[in-house]
Amino acid sequence: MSLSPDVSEGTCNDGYCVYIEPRFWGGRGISFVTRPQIIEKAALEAMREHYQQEIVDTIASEAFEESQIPGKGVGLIATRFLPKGELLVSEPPSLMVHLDMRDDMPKERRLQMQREGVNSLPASTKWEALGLMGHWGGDQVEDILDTNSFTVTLYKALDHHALFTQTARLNHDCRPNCMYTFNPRTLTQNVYTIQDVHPGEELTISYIDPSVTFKERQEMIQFWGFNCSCSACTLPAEAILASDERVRLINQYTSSLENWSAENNATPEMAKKLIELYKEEKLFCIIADGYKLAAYAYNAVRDRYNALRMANFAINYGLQSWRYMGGKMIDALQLLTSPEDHWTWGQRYTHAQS
Ligand SMILES: C[S@@+](CC[C@H](N)C(=O)[O-])C[C@H]1O[C@@H](n2cnc3c(N)ncnc32)[C@H](O)[C@@H]1O
Repeated sequence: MSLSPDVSEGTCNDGYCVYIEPRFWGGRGISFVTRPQIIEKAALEAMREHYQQEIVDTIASEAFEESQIPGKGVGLIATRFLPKGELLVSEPPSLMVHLDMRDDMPKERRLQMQREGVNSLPASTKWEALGLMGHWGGDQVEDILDTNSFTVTLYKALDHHALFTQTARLNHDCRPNCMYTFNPRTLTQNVYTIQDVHPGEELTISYIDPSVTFKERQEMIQFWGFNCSCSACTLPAEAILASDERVRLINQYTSSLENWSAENNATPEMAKKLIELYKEEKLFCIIADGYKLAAYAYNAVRDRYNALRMANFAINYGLQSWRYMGGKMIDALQLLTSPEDHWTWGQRYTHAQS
């Protein structure tokens, strides 16, 4: 394979190789442990684009600082008022590791290649990565990956672990105030606030799908190996019951609003309640889904004005969320551009409404 002059190939085993580009992103460097064809098809172009580029410090570091958070280790605290939609971090991964390696090769060989990937990074990036928290013990690089990495799509759905050294310091909250998106074309992850954040508040993201009950969330978070001490999971028992009921209703209304069969009687009123529930539950990280359904529900009864309002909110919230990258965003934009041409127009319109 012809690599760019600065990408070097390290050890290869069982169809996977270590690749290092030390000049990527103004000298931060990047390492891959992946399949050769993925480097060729998905990563080389992004690496070339950022190869000689002078990268200004895109981390709005005056906006937050690291601090010890009781029961959670290090976390990030806002140092000034951060309005909804503020870009906090825009960073590339230091290390990307193909997930299939866990099945495709003996563990010790994989661990050795992962260590080679980190050790080949420029010194400051390497020490930044090795300074991250490890939660499980055992091999240091594997532990850091398992504690901090994001599962991202580089070539095919959810195919790599990616280690972002700034984003890794964000603790989990089931009702987070930040969201992130990963762009495989530019190899960057952006983190945005999804609600106004005041100085002294902790910045958080959700590591799990938060639209489930307290008990289900505890089970999911066990995958990450800790007991969640977030704002929603430390509420008094009665408040947790009330929250679970709101979550149950959100899921019930969502299924109903997503059902387009003739006998279904979902209404804009239901969509309005859905949005209220998202707000009461502080589920701003997924409220875009609610606004999209509300836009559909209004459009379905030819209430053009409210359909446009809701689609606008869906896009506004969706811009900060990986869930809205691609199809969902395009669909909401189509509705916003021309409600009458959208597939939902008049779908639930009856003569009684005329
Ligand atoms: C990606 S790291 C986050 C940054 C980390 N606190 C540090 O010191 O670098 C994930 C680890 O942080 C801790 N953590 C994150 N969110 C937490 C939460 N809601 N409750 C308790 N511990 C949490 C857990 O130890 C978890 O394994």
